[in-house]
Parts: sequence; structure tokens; C-alpha cells
Amino acid sequence: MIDVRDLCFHYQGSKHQVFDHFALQLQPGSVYGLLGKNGTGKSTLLYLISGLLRPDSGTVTVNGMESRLRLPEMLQEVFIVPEEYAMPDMSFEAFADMMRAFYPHFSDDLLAKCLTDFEMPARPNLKELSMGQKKKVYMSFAIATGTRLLMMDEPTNGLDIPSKALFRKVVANYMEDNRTLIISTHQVHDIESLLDHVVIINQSRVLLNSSIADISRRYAFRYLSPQEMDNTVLYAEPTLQGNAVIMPRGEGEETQVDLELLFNATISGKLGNA
Ligand SMILES: Nc1ncnc2c1ncn2[C@@H]1O[C@H](COP(=O)(O)OP(=O)(O)OP(=O)(O)O)[C@@H](O)[C@H]1O
Repeated sequence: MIDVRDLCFHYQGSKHQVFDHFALQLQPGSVYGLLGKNGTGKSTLLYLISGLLRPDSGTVTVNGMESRLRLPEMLQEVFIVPEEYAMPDMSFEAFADMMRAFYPHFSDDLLAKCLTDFEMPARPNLKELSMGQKKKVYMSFAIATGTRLLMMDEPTNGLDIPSKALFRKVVANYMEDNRTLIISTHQVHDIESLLDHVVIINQSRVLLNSSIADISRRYAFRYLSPQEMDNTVLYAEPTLQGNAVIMPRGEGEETQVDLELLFNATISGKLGNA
């Protein structure tokens, strides 16, 4: 669905090469977590995929169409929720009319359900929303577009604790299996339960692109006391409950993937591409 090949990109006026011969393939119908340290280029990558930025060289294609061309057939299947945005200066009804006209699969029913689940009024006044409320309304529109590809940049920033749970509920309930969702975030615990794939990038390289199922098949995430530590441990971090460790999965063992530990282990080079 998304094919990034030999991508080079730098921002105009900047010497910093954000992507230098970067490649990445993402499959349709999955929820991807896109993780990387600050400044690695996660937001830039989302903008390149959506065609809002253009590569210096190389190609980014979505459903076989080059993003930089911004073809209507591609744009109507792609929606991005940036980290920060202003709501348009128009009424809720006018905004819904505009979205309906642009996105052929737009669903008023889905919009109403998302707003209800986010505990927002059915017709919110777009001019009087707090930052968190704006996020909930915009994400409701995003889900209602029905695009095959939906990208969210730090979607849980600005949401209070109960709203983070509502966000997970809305995504789990209303993202159909044929849609691909890419969530770029540092708040890994907010989205851990939603993901079925994780991509970790660093310095123009994909360090990990793997399904959660594959990671679970290969590794166990456990807590060990200092006495239990042995040379099968691949990565360890001291915590109050003992050492949080990643080790090869034992026969019949089933553990929950700890994304934060996985991220730290991958970034420090302790795990190969799973
Ligand atoms: N408008 C811009 N002009 C010049 N350089 C930019 C611009 N936006 C981002 N950059 C640079 O591009 C690189 C990638 O930025 P980007 O925002 O994509 O990273 P990120 O992985 O999303 O970071 P974070 O996790 O901090 O949000 C950084 O080095 C950043 O300084």
C-alpha cells in the first residue's frame, strides 16, 4: 500500500538531510505505530506520504500512485491528522459539507458515533473548542472520511486521561479492517493495545518493521530479579519491580510486548530486525 524507495529529502534552506536513501514498505489493513527519537523525521515522513512535501529524489507511492503528484484519486483515500492544527473558520455543518464533497466514503453515521463516543455534542461549535476537544472533533472527522489510509501525528497529545481511553475505544471500534492507520507517537503506552505492527526509524534507517505477532513469537518481556539474570537476556533495564528484560521466548510462553522496552532495545542496537 505504501512504498517508499530511495527517498532523499531535506527542507529548503536547511543543510540537514532528513532522509538519505530511505526505504520502507507498509502493508494495507494494519495499525502501525511509527516510533523514533525526536527529530528523526516521523512527521516529515507522514507529510511526504500525504504529498504535502515532495521528495528531492526517490519515490513515495500510496496504492500505486506517487504522492508528490497529489492525484485526486490518491488524495481522496488519504487523511492526515497533524500534531497541531487550527479548526477551519466555518460552521460544523459547512465543514461536514466540505468533507462529504471531498471524501467519497465519508459517513455521517460514523461521524455521529465518534462524536458520541468522544462525549462531544452532535454539532459542536468549532470556534469554541479547547485543544483536547478540537482533537476529538478533528479525529472524528478523520475516521468518518473512510479513507483507506489515515495518519495521526501524536494523536493523544493534549487528551486528558479518560479521553486517551476513549481514543483507543473509537479507533478499535470504527477503524475497519481494510483501512490502514499510521500513528506516530512517543506516548507508546497510549496506543500499545491498538497496534498490530511497529516501525522504528532512526537516522534515515528502518531499525525495525515487524508485526506485534512476530515480536511476541520471538521474544518474551519479563521482570527478573538480579539472581535470575543470565546470559540469555538480550536487553535489560533496572526498574522498581526488578529488571525489565527482553529474552528469547520460551516454549509455550506468552508475554505482552512492552513497546517502550522494545524501542529502547532496538535503538540501542540490542535487537536485530525482528
Ligand atoms: N520546516 C522545517 N524546516 C527545516 N527543518 C525542519 C522543518 N521541520 C522539521 N525540520 C527538521 O527535520 C528533521 C525531522 O523533523 P520531524 O519533525 O519530521 O521529526 P520527528 O521525528 O517528527 O520529531 P519529533 O519526535 O520531535 O516530533 C529535524 O531535524 C527537524 O529539525
